[in-house]
Amino acid sequence: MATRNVLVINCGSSSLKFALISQAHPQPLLAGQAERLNSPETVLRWWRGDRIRRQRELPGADHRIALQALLPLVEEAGGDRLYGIGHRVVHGGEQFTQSTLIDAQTLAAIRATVPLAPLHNPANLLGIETAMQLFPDLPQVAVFDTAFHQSMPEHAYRYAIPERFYRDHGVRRYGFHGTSHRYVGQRAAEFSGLAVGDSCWLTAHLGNGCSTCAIVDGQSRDTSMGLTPLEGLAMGTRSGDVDPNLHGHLARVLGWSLTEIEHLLNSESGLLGLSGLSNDMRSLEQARSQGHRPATLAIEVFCYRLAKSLAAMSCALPRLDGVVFTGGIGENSALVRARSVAHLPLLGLALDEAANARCVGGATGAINAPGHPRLLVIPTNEEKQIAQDTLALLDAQPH
Ligand SMILES: Nc1ncnc2c1ncn2[C@@H]1O[C@H](COP(=O)(O)OP(=O)(O)O)[C@@H](O)[C@H]1O
Ligand SMILES: CC(=O)OP(=O)(O)O
Ligand SMILES: [Mg+2]
Repeated sequence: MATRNVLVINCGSSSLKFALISQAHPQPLLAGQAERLNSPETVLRWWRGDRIRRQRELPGADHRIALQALLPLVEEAGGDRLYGIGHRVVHGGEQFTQSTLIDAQTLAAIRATVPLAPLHNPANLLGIETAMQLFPDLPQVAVFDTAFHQSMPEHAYRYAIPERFYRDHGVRRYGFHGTSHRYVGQRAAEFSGLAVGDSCWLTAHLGNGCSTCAIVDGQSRDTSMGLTPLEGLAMGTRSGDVDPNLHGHLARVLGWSLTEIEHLLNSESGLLGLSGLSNDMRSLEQARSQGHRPATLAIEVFCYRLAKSLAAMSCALPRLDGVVFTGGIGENSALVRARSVAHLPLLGLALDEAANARCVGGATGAINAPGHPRLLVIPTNEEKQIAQDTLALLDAQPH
């Protein structure tokens, strides 16, 4: 069978990440991102199999211009064998329990979910519509962050508020980062010589957005994000859980509008808000090493909240086969792993410090002390999972 390549597109509010993935190669043929879209500083960065980074200024480019600028790169890297396009879609509501071929009905359903993910879904839609115009003959597939979590039991996904808000307005916990949790859960089982369908994991996806998940026999049973990607852990710029009365308190005491409060909690809080310095864990670790107290506190809050969330998620497991760290922070920060595991002796967790220090920069490995439950570092690869889903769906279509 001829090699089939899949273009993966992940449109964020201000960025467009992409990868050209071939069945025949372990590494992407092309990968990169356009950052700071719709600003004078827009820049397109990409690399091919040789890993040499290249970049091109694209001042003022929007998603469409960025996608157009990508076309020649994709063609050059193997776009002549393009089989389909896979899109990350953050919110799929209750309608999508798995990845789906995009047609008019799917598009309408994604559009109907915009009120539940105003920061993410409009950008995802823009990416799909632009790709449909630029590649009218190629099938397109939506891979939803929420789909993996549709297996949560009702006691995990319902909020303790009157039923009509769920029934009439879809107010429930959906969960996000499902593609990443699913991928690392499967990899954890493979790495440990266990069957995916008979293994129990706690996974921590720690990137700019952060969430934990309880996975039983390959299915999500609970996760820390909820109606929107604001619930749960402290994140780069998001507060995670706060007292729900904080909204009313800020409105009454400071006279703040909803827009101002949402901006505070989504964009000015988390690591950035606590440290007053940065949303980036690397910068905070450096500041901590120089004795910067707010940066030190931000890291402590991040780790304690992560540990609390993992302990809470353990309620969904019949047993624990291991804890998995992933995402930019999970894959690289030995400090965050050590500080959070230190809060969890009651789960029996203990680190091997040397293994923890070694497992950085994209390495896969076990970092637990001998005789203690597995602690694994597993690099996530949402693009690969999206490409696999796209290929599987397209192969299953009648030809
Ligand atoms: N070597 C490192 N040490 C500590 N944190 C790191 C390191 N490398 C990356 N990170 C952190 O990973 C986070 C970004 O994670 P990533 O998964 O790339 O984010 P995104 O959600 O945007 O894909 C940032 O906080 C960054 O500082
Ligand atoms: C859903 C979500 O939080 O996504 P990201 O981590 O890409 O912001
Ligand atoms: Mg990432």
